[in-house]
Amino acid sequence: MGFIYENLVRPALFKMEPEQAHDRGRTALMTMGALPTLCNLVRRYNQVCEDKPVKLFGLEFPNRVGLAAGMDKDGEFPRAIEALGFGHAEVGTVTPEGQPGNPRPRLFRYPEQHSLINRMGFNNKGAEVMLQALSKNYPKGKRGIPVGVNIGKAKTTPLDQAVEDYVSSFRTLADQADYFTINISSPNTAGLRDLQGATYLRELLQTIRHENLAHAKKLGRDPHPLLLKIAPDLTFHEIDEIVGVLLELNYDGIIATNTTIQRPEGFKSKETGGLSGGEFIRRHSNEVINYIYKSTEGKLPIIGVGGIDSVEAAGEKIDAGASMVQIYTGWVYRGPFFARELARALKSKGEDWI
Ligand SMILES: Cc1cc2nc3c(=O)[nH]c(=O)nc-3n(C[C@H](O)[C@H](O)[C@H](O)COP(=O)(O)O)c2cc1C
Repeated sequence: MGFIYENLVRPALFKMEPEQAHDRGRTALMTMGALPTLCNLVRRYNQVCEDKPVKLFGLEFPNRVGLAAGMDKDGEFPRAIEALGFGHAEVGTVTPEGQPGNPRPRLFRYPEQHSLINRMGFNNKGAEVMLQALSKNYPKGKRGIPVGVNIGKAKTTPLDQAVEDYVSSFRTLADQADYFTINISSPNTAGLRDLQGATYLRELLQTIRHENLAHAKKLGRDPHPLLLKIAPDLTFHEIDEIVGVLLELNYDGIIATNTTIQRPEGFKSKETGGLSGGEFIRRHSNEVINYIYKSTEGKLPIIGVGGIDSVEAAGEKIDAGASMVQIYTGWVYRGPFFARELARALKSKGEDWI
């Protein structure tokens, strides 16, 4: 199957302008996701369940491979993602209201490095639309895999009001999210990464935590697991500060990492945005994962993401200290059955890592 994708489907897709090809892929996934019978059939072939579900932050995941945020920005096709063998889907980044993102072109591919650069800028239809999509197509309580909702700040919201955006999306989507990811690490929304600095971070994370606890109390339920997604471009000192706040506020985990604004030596393209996929980001995200794992003595669960384009690369993330992994760019290059391949491989090696 991978052979057919890499030799027939991918060349045809890669003849198209990158975002157009992305849109085609998304349309196919949406179409599939809207057909539960088809999804059930496809799932029978692809589903990978570990002998015991992976238990992390109070949730159960059938396997260790998730879809990273940014592919399903509006929560339109998590059922298709489940059918293709993923163990969880992270949807978003979503903002309270819809926004168009940056002008096109804003997605660029570098096949030799298995990389992409994007400066999408959180194009999405808004939290209310995501709520409708999830409630209708893949409602909580009737899911085969957990769905995480990744929330961010709108382009026009000033930094000192950013917290209101996060709280607003949290409120709108609380009934449909299995966990929330606070995204303060995308490089394409001006100022967003400043939220990683101590000045804003504590207040932001504290406010969301209070909201989460109050919401849970009101409904008599457990609070949602809360995760923070960080950039690979932080210094170890900055990581220490962030991790300190997460531990202090009892956050459930960290997603490391988002795309990088750095470039490998000799990289020819001058396009701005976040680089994903390939060896360069893989190395950076592995360093971040390993640093967090060691400095917290494994106390903070880590989802490892960045540059996974092979079974070995996924294994490196687990060896570095991640409990689960997510993929995006590797999936674009390796095709729809790549998640299944990784999940199977991690399952078969699993015993060593538990
Ligand atoms: C086109 C594109 C859009 C993305 N959009 C988002 C996003 O909206 N929110 C987010 O947290 N990460 C986003 N990401 C980052 C990915 O989730 C992931 O962290 C990053 O690409 C590194 O993983 P990879 O090398 O497997 O792609 C995006 C990545 C790409 C390539």
